[in-house]
Amino acid sequence: MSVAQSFFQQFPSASVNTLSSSSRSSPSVRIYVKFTVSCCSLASPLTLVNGNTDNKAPERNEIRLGLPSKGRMATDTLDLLKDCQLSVRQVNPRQYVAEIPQVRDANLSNLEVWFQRPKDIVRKLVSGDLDLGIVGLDTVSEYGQGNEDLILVHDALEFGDCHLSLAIPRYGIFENINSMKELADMPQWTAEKPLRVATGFAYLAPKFMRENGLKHVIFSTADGALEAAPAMGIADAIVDLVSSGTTLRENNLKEIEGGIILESEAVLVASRKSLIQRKGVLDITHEILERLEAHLRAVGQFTVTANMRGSNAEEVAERILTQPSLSGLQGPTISPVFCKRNGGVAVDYYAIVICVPKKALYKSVQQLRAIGGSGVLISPLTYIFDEETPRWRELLSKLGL
Ligand SMILES: Nc1ncnc2c1ncn2[C@@H]1O[C@H](COP(=O)(O)OP(=O)(O)OP(=O)(O)O)[C@@H](O)[C@H]1O
Ligand SMILES: O=P(O)(O)OC[C@H]1O[C@H](OP(=O)(O)OP(=O)(O)O)[C@H](O)[C@@H]1O
Ligand SMILES: [Mg+2]
Repeated sequence: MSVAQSFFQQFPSASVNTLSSSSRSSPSVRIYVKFTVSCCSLASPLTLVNGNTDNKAPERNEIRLGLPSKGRMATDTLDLLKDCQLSVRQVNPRQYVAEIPQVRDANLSNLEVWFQRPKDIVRKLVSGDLDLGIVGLDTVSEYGQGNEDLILVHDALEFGDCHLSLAIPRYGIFENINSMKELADMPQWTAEKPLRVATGFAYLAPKFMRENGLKHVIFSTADGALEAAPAMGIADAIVDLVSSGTTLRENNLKEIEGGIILESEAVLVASRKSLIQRKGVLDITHEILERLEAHLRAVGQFTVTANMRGSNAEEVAERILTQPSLSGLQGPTISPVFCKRNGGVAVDYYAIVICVPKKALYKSVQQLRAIGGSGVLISPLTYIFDEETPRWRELLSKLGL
């Protein structure tokens, strides 16, 4: 009897799966523990919930926005809010409630910021202890588990980009395996010797494997450095987040065709119940969404102004519109430049204003010069407010409003 088996004998309903690796590449013995304890030594059964223990929406007047308290999303989230004139004031990093001073007297005066771990933000949205949150889509998908109360208000906040992916070793029996289909078709995986996958995504990873027809799979978990698991002989494959791909490469692992489970970036997520039932949440969400959209639309855009000789505004407009990079958001704004002449005023030049994406900036300048533009001024844009944001309309329709 193994050490693990004798240890788990103490628990009547725990099951232990011991897999000998004698027929595997590594000579060490690996133990897999499927541990389910349905009763324990406490007098009454213990129920753990994350968030409030009632089933009712908690009574409160404040509207709560959950932000990541630590980890790689924390700073980027605060930076984004700052760029939207929503700077969060946290007196010290260990204080988990904060405020947004700029909005004290505005529409958002009722808004409280709570710092939480990303997974707890999702759990607390579900339990009704938070109304809004900013986290990665991977966290929403993993801990929200398709819960219909979670609504994506903004699905692309343009930071925290990564993807959740399955990766296998480049070497050994996987050397020539390059797709999920090839992995599923490998004869090695049987009920007795399943494919061993290490992951922190205990919901998404099994769902993905099932959807890909992999029947014989066993999962193990760890809190970090999962990429070491195959080389340590603990797992055959891993499911983890990838952004630059460096960690996979450095650990001799590869992604395979069809192995991407989810593309992720930061999102603004809300509780449907809060949006519908809690007074003020919908208005606050509208305002935050407008600010986010206006800022994100402006990122990477420049205002370009230039002077151009011409006989009238239409003639200048025609010349500008022959150039593909100069059409701006809705078309160029053209105004006459008045100068003194012979005791009166005359118009020889027109000032043009257009918005240009950062990547087309130099090409735009070249095109402007080619059609007679001079005195080209370039300044970054802070906000672009459109008439109405499409995401707001989408949100109302998701809510049936
Ligand atoms: N390369 C990456 N690895 C992990 N997460 C990433 C990566 N790139 C972007 N992210 C996003 O950041 C989130 C990770 O946040 P988390 O708070 O876990 O940060 P962390 O720095 O990994 O902290 P820890 O792992 O110590 O809890 C993910 O949920 C994901 O949305
Ligand atoms: O593709 P890359 O840019 O290499 O990033 C991917 C790695 O980053 C994350 O780990 P993290 O740095 O959060 O360390 P952890 O495993 O301790 O959480 C993730 O779990 C991967 O291991
Ligand atoms: Mg991490």
